Amino acid sequence: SVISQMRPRRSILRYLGDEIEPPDAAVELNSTNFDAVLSNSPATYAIVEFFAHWCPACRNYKPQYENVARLFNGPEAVHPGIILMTRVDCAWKMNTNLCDRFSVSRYPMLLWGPPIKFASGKWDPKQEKNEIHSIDDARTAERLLNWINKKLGSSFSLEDEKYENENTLPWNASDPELISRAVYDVEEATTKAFEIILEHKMIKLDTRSPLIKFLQLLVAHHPSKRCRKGSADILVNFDDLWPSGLLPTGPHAASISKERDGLKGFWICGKEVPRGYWIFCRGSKNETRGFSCGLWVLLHSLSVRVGDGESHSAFTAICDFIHNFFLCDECRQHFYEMCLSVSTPLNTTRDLGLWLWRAHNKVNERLMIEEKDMKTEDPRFPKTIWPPKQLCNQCYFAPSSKSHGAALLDWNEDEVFKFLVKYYGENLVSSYKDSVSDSRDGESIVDDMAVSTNAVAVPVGAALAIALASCAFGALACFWRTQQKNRKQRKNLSKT
Ligand SMILES: Cc1cc2nc3c(=O)[nH]c(=O)nc-3n(C[C@H](O)[C@H](O)[C@H](O)COP(=O)(O)OP(=O)(O)OC[C@H]3O[C@@H](n4cnc5c(N)ncnc54)[C@H](O)[C@@H]3O)c2cc1C
Repeated sequence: SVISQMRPRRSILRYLGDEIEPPDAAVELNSTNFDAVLSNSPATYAIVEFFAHWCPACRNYKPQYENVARLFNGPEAVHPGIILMTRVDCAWKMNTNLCDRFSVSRYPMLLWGPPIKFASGKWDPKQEKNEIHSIDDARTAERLLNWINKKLGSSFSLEDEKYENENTLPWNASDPELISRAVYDVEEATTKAFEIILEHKMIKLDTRSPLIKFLQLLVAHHPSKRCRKGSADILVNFDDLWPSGLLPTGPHAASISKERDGLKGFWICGKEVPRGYWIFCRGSKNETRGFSCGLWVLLHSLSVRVGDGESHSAFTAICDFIHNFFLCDECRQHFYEMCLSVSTPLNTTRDLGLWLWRAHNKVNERLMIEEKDMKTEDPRFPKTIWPPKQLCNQCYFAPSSKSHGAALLDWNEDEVFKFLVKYYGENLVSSYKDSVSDSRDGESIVDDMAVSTNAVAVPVGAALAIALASCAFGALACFWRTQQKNRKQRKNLSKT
């Protein structure tokens, strides 16, 4: 009861602003979330501090550790996506086995390594070959950061402020590694897009069908497995969440009931997303890049993943999604005009991939001038006709004197398409960590789709949506899987 009396006083003090404690930047983990958080992290490295809450030295060390963690963790991070800084309280009984797994012999004890190695691994000081290392000199924030700088060849400083030193960071547009981290931005953009749709109550009778079609495209071809699963989960429950009979029409959408206005436990790309920061799409100012960059990368990555037979329906799904759900008025109008100007069907993946690439370059071309005039460009990411030669030299035929605009450049479109397929296909997911442990219903949904014939078990609209998602986008895969499952069932039957 003494404790319960003290709590409110402390929170009042915090509330009054005398002692406002900022939230911890380091993420506290325990035995139940340790593996999932680390295996899902987009960061390249992780530090785990093992401590005990009763240990006075650990309490004194906390501000030092936090001083470094604020550089790398959370939405306000100065250098996000590089190091995930975490802590585990070994004094809690539930964490005993976890701390034993990492041979914790003193407090505080800091380990360094790739997040995935922590998630699946253990550490033993006697084991020679291990990608997890003990950080032996980290007694102050300066010393910990020195250790990190030596390890990474970096020059991070405790004085670094957000965006202040972006121009001095190494930046190499031809680095193929960069795109491999964009998959996390694609997850962020997908989640953000759906948050906006819900926030602005954009699901109405006339926008329902474009949304279902876009979700079908995501179920089959989103580059992130987490988002494929999350989209499938939403599709399966679409009729329950937004029954067509109860959806408002016209501009008075606000009358939609509060309960039905959220995803209620559905996470389109898993519980950890949105993370609150951008990696590939991070601008050098707060207001540049981010969501719209992530959305472009999502669209390109979808365009190279659809099969030839699906390309025109994917084109329509993309156009209708942008038209109905992208809240930037000018953007969606321009984009829709480009959609409407397509007079012959885009019959192949190549047609779709190249159309979207050309459309994006037309936007770049317009913005190159507009942003300069209005002084709204991101100085570190000026608009260019894309891809630049550093990224794809073979995309250009010969050195051309006609350098004013994409349409006039002498593109080798076969090479451009090859490049797009590699860049937004294989390269985009090359460092993706494929854990789906946070999906709502585990593994079952997508597997069930191909054989889901019981339309009574799911609402009719959702059953139709599932059938369309698995067959319209990925007809061959759907057919193959259905055959496989039927064959397996027949085999089992004949055995019994
Ligand atoms: C559908 C859509 C329409 C838009 N229309 C407008 C508009 O009309 N007016 C406006 O002010 N803003 C518009 N925007 C926003 C604008 O295009 C940029 O997204 C924003 O300015 C951020 O730019 P960025 O530097 O991050 O690069 P972005 O243009 O967002 O590009 C993201 C990444 O895609 C790659 N990329 C660039 N060009 C191409 C290409 N041709 N093909 C394939 N990949 C490429 C690059 O790696 C780049 O970093 C639109 C966005 C979208 C998604």
